[in-house]
Amino acid sequence: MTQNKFNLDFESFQLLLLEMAQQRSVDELLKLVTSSLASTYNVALARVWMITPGDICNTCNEYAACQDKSRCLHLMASHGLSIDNKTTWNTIQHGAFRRFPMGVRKVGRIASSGQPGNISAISGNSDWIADRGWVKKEHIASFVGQPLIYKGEVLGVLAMFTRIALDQGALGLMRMIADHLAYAVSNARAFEEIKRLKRQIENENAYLRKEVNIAQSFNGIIGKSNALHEILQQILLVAPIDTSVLITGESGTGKELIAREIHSRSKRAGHPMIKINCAAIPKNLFESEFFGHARGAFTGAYKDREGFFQIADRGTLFLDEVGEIPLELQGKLLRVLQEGEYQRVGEEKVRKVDVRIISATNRDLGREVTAGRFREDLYYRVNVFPFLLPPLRDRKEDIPLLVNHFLALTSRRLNRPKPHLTQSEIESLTKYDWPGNIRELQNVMERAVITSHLGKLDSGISSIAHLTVSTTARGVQTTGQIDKGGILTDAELRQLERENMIEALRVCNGKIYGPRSASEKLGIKPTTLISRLKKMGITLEDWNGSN
Ligand SMILES: Nc1ncnc2c1ncn2[C@@H]1O[C@H](COP(=O)(O)OP(=O)(O)OP(=O)(O)O)[C@@H](O)[C@H]1O
Repeated sequence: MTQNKFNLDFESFQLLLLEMAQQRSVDELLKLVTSSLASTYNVALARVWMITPGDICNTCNEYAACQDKSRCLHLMASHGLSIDNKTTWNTIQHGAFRRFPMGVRKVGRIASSGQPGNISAISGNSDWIADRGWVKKEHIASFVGQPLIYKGEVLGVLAMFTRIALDQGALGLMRMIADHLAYAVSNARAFEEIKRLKRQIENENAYLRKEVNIAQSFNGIIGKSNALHEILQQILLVAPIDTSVLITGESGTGKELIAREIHSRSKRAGHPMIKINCAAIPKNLFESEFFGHARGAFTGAYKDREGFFQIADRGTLFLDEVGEIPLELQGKLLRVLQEGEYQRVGEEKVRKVDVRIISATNRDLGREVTAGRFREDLYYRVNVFPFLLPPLRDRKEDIPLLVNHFLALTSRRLNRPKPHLTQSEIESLTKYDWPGNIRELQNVMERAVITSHLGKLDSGISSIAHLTVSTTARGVQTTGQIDKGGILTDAELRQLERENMIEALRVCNGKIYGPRSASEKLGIKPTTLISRLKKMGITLEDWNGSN
């Protein structure tokens, strides 16, 4: 083997090109090239600089010389060994030459011109040498620098210092390596980009899957607003733990719906959730309703009676309008919540109970405490985990979804075609402030389905549009002033539902379960149909008779 030649034999050269083609990481690729060249006999140092945005301009040695701070040459790979075998030059982190401005010094000039820079007799070209001491000490005889060009664009510079003078053959080899390297770099970059996009898509998919899962698993709770999304997340958080929950929100914002969702996701789901409307209980009956009474405890107490607490044992008690509980009872309620014990009215015996409390209020319960109408200790007890449901006017992006949901739901229930709303109707509905919140929207959509059947579609909807305009014009909130045109009374609505069910039974010949049954036609569960038939007092004669 000749020692005065650049000794990259054909086999090693071929192997290097093959390995380069297989690399999918730019870093690994550049390391492969510089380490292979540096391990070749007579090569002192091999380096690659790539053009990327300027990063360390403030501390860069070449700051003053740099014209274009938006980009420069970054040292990306370096391999070399000193002549005494004691020092390697494999780091890219430090050193005076880790950045070159475009057009500055030999590496910068190669990059800006796109032309190779070969100095085979280095001593006669002293202006090309930055560190003469190093060149002398390391017996450097030649420098070769090749631009890395891909599709006409200079990507960087491959350079090599050798301890022998380079001949044309060696320069030709370097040219081929550089060309091949430029292609391999662009391939590796494409692979890295694909990998990055794949990772990004995977992350996005994981995120969307999570969102879809949440949306699907909350299929009765409609909406896409951030506010609702946060509430759904909180439900997931609080449902499995047994803490008391206080849901605050205006009437019709979905407090009961949220309470039911929390219960159904809790470990108590196999037991009942008992809803108590505290506003509907006469003051003198609270205690007996809550805790039950013994026979003879008061006039009219003809037999023992269990209270809501007992019925809800191991389940959940939903205290709707919790602020309405009289002060006298609040202390007793606190005792059950703290100790899990209570007594029936007119009975000494202390009973144990295990109940989770979910309360709801449309008042500011904190203010009720300040006003002395609600016990502070009870407040803290029921308000361990607060939910604040925003009114519908503060989450308007949910309105179109809710409109669509209730139209579909009611059309299915009444077996009517789903009315189509125009864009401007949907816009009007979205502009409207919905003082009655989701319940009001639900009612208006039910009416829209019915009036559409009566050939008077959109009378309810247009009145909302009208209402929106008049509300805005007057700058005040108008509640429930929808005109009567096309709107059914509650009794008319029930009658229509009744007729619809009878019609479904008649068409299906009284079949309630399975394919082509009335429940299938109505889009409800057979058990729901049976309970509605019972509730409405619909019998066999009704649908037979109407035949
Ligand atoms: N996000 C929602 N998606 C679908 N339906 C909803 C949603 N929120 C509420 N609803 C429906 O709106 C109606 C009113 O909701 P709910 O009874 O839970 O309100 P509330 O705040 O408890 O009212 P109130 O304070 O008057 O008792 C119900 O029929 C409920 O199913």
